[in-house]
Amino acid sequence: CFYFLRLFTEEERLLRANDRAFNLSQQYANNAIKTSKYNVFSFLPLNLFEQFSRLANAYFLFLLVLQLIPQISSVPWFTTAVPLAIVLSVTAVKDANDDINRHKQDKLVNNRLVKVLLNGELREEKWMNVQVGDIVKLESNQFVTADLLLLSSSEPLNLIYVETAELDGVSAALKTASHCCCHLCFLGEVRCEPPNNHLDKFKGTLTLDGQQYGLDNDKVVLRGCTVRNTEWCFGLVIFGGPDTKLMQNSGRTTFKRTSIDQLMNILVLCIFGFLATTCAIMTVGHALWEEKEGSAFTAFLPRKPGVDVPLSSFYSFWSYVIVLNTMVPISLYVSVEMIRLGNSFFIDWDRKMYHPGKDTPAQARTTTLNEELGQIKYIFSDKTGTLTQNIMTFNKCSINGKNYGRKRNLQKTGTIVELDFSWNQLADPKFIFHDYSLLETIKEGNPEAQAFFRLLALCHTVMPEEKKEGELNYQAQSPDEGALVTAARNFGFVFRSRTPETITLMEMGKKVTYELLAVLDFNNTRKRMSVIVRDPEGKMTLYCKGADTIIYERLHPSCNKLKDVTTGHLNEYAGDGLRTLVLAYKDLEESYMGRWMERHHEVSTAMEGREEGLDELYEEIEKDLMLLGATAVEDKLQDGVPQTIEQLAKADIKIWVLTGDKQETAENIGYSCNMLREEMKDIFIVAANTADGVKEELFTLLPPE
Ligand SMILES: Nc1ncnc2c1ncn2[C@@H]1O[C@H](COP(=O)(O)OP(=O)(O)OP(=O)(O)O)[C@@H](O)[C@H]1O
Ligand SMILES: [Mg+2]
Repeated sequence: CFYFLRLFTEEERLLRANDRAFNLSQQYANNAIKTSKYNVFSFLPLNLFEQFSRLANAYFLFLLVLQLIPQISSVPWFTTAVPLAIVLSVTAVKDANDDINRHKQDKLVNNRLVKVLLNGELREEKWMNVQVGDIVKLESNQFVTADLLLLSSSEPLNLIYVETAELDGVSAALKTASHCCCHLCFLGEVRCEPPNNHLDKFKGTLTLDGQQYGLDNDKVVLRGCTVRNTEWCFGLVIFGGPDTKLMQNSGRTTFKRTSIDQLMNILVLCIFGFLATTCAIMTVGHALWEEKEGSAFTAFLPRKPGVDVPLSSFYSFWSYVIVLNTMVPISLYVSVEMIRLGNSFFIDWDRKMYHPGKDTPAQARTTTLNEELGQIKYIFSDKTGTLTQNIMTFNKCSINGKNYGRKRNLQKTGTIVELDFSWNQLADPKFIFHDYSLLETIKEGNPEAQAFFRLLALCHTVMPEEKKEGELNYQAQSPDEGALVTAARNFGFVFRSRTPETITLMEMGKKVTYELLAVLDFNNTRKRMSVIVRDPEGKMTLYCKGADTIIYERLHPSCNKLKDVTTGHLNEYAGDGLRTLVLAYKDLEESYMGRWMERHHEVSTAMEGREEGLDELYEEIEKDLMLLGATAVEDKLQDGVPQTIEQLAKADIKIWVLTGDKQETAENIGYSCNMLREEMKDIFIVAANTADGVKEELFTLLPPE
């Protein structure tokens, strides 16, 4: 109780690294978690209470009590007690089994080991003994113990790769450790927000040697992530166990009532009503009969002393309740449970729901799954990674008005020949492309084609990994970018390494290091990303890639002709259901850039209005761009998607798919996966950007009733 009180009153969290005494005095939750509902002692009372909250069980308990009163009991008590006991114990066994599994799971997690820095030395500790304010060491492929503030890592620039699939479905993210923590026995003090469930927000400050440093979401890793490709890293525990964002999001497992449950409850209530009415009629009959005829019986069936007509009618009402109890079907609930259990086994056994690739069968975690599935009217789905495989391949491109990527490399035999990239030692052997003319254009030294691939090699957030000389591996947060950077790599513009200030490329075998002046990052409102770089000759360029609609608005008027040609190509790509991006660049002047960088620095260190300020600055520099071309990336549909959607459509389930793709691409994918069909003539577009606007547009499109 004390703990919960704290939770509600905690307004700010204050903790000190390496100071257990202080942190313990703050009474923060430690890192043990508990998802189980019962323990040995609480099982019986809690479970019985839960079971008797069900109407039917409560009714039979009431009946049992009635049967124990000798005056009204018309049948022996065990006729109700035995079935009730059976029903209760079957359910109790099932609940106990579920809870034992949860206990096992909790124990497994709580007993995982992690290295903790205690009194200056590393010691293995169980997860549950980790406290807020401890410093832990994580290694590659380890689960993140708690919500941690990253302090340092083995990788250059203190970078850490984490896989966040369990939290948000995104496969990989990149985090940076705070640069200020050079030794681990430091006594920093962290002040931050209280526990909450926002996965993408974190705000706090670190005070170290009298200096304050701002902390944000980039510097924390959350429980539920996995460390990848990072030999080791150290983190300071900020939230533990129930306070972690993962647990704050999971909420209590609530008992879900399906509509069949509700229907059954209504039916049972009706039966009760009927029962009460019947008993009332019988009671009235009894009273009349006793009044008239009863006196005749008193000779050989004498009334007990003190029992007159009203009292005996009252008794007989309850006796009838007992006699007629079979009207309320106790087995109704049991048989429904049995059917549900059977149905859930059918789901588990369904061969059509088995995925041989990953050896995963369907698994019904709750017995009510089948009836819940039967009530689905709408499905909301993500496109990339759900309908499609999220495996992107660079398919086509348009450079300076020329279209590359068609499979026209036909030899006499009629087979399509793949390009040979063996001249490029750093090429990715898995990359496949068919159009020979693109390679020729590049080798001829065509400046646009070179700029095109230079852009792809520079403008992204991919991290390279070179464990052995020449064996490059890319870590991409977005698979689109991975595909584009790999394409540039194979066509001779190899992205080799990056530091916060530089990017190094191998351009046609020559090492070139660009100074990275600014990264104008991507987000889904900007729909574009840019980098500003200075090449070894000192020339400054902004490279920008993004959605066609967005880039087109920001092009220099001199590109109009090229724009028309490129639009043609873009339409062709979108017609094939390919994901497109438009690429553009702009040369920058030294004097202008100097001023811009100053303002950029000012805005990005400001405490308030940072985002608006940056948006404005970005908007100002990302204009009058020169068009370079467009890329088309293919993301194939997953197996069986069209068939599944067709079946769902037959069941009259409405499907919504979310995507950020270009409209034509999205429509085409809609057709190829049977979401949209030829007979659907009235496809309409809702273009509003606000909730009210969308509502209004939808209402105008509704057919009149
Ligand atoms: N890394 C990137 N750099 C520049 N522009 C991008 C990048 N990723 C996407 N875009 C552009 O921004 C638009 C919106 O992308 P966003 O990632 O928000 O969509 P999404 O919701 O992820 O959709 P989907 O699930 O289909 O990928 C895309 O159509 C694309 O044109
Ligand atoms: Mg995306």
